[in-house]
Amino acid sequence: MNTIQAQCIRCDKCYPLEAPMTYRCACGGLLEVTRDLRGLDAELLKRIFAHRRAERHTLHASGVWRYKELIAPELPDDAIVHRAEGNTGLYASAQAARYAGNRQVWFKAQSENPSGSFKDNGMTAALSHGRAIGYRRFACTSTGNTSSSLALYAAYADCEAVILVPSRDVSPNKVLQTLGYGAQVRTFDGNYDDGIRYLDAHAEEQGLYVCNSINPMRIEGQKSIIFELAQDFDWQLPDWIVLPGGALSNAAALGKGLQELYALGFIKRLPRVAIIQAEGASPFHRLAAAMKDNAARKHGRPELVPEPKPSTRASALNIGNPPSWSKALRVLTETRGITETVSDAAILEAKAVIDASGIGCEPASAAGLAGLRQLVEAGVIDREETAACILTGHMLKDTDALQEYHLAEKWGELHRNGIQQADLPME
Ligand SMILES: Cc1ncc(COP(=O)(O)O)c(C=O)c1O
Ligand SMILES: N[C@@H](CCOP(=O)(O)O)C(=O)O
Repeated sequence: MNTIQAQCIRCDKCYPLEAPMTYRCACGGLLEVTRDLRGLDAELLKRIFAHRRAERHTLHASGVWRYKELIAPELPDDAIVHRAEGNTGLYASAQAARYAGNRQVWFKAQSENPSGSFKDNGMTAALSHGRAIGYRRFACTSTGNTSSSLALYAAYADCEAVILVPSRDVSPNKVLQTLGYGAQVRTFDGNYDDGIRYLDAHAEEQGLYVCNSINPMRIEGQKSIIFELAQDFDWQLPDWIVLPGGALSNAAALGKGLQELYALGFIKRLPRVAIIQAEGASPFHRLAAAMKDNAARKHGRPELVPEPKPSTRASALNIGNPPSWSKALRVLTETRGITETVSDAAILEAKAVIDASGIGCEPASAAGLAGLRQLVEAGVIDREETAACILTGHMLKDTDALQEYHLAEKWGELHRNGIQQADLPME
């Protein structure tokens, strides 16, 4: 296999992605896979992607590997661990459009992935790359979705998964899913940010290949979400792409994917990106707001100030020090993007709308629609503009949230979910 190269986004230094794997530059900057896309023929690739989309049961039936030329052409086909990930539904929702107040809202349901979240798009690429360069032990820290995804792919490839999960504020369903796939789960007193710090310091000595989003190969796989979305729309994306922001992997990945589609001529216009954070875990929104005020610019290079005690009911967003913030900042600049924060109450209300529209999602995913509604109300997004929201995780990922919303108040009132007392003649 030809070695894949990654470049520091801060100082441009290049690194080969070989064992022992490098995730950060010596200067502390994040790495990004760079390749020369010149010479690729967008029209020819469009025809190839259309053809592959119709295939079944092959590598190219995957909604990630259909785009292999743009993801990891160096990986031999037989080194790729895939589960037909991607190929998720795109749904227009009249309920969501009414709720948000704009003309048209679509949901891209990454919840339909094999492990039930968007992480699978990136995980197939990270795990396949790690295995191809000789690793058999894989690790991540997680609020539950990255862990479920890694556990699934590691099990499928007959490899070991070592998972660090905070002992509080994660959904039990996700931890059970991770255990179910046979991963070793180590809980710790702390949050996602502490887990990343631990892996930064100890992964190499333990021979672990890290599958969190600090790994540039995760991002390469994950950018396929925007490739598939663009193909769903016949290469003409809506005005806005709206996504929840936690570790900011999706912002980084989708932003990189958009840039590549634009540079190659697949799309003629870049949509704007809106990144929505939960109020209790919104360090990136604060940075973006400070940049708008110019306050951060005056003090030289912008730096994210971590939130020491992130706290939100949308447990997947419980992240105070998002590793990919500098990549996400670039995406805001490149797409005239914006950020917004939403309360937990707004997230749960929007989730109820998405659930009741027949699509469903976990709380974190609903931050997108909640944010869209606020931005339309504030006039930042025009009512005539269209939006695609990325639904990041499945409704059954957090059944406690369903229970709290629908059953917790007073079961006797049975009001929210419309359960009605009926005296049916039971024979
Ligand atoms: C369901 C879900 N939605 C949203 C997010 C946030 O995405 P990102 O970390 O890429 O910003 C996560 C976790 O990362 C998640 O698990
Ligand atoms: N919500 C995420 C947080 C981990 O983010 P990652 O992008 O670094 O893997 C999770 O599911 O764990």
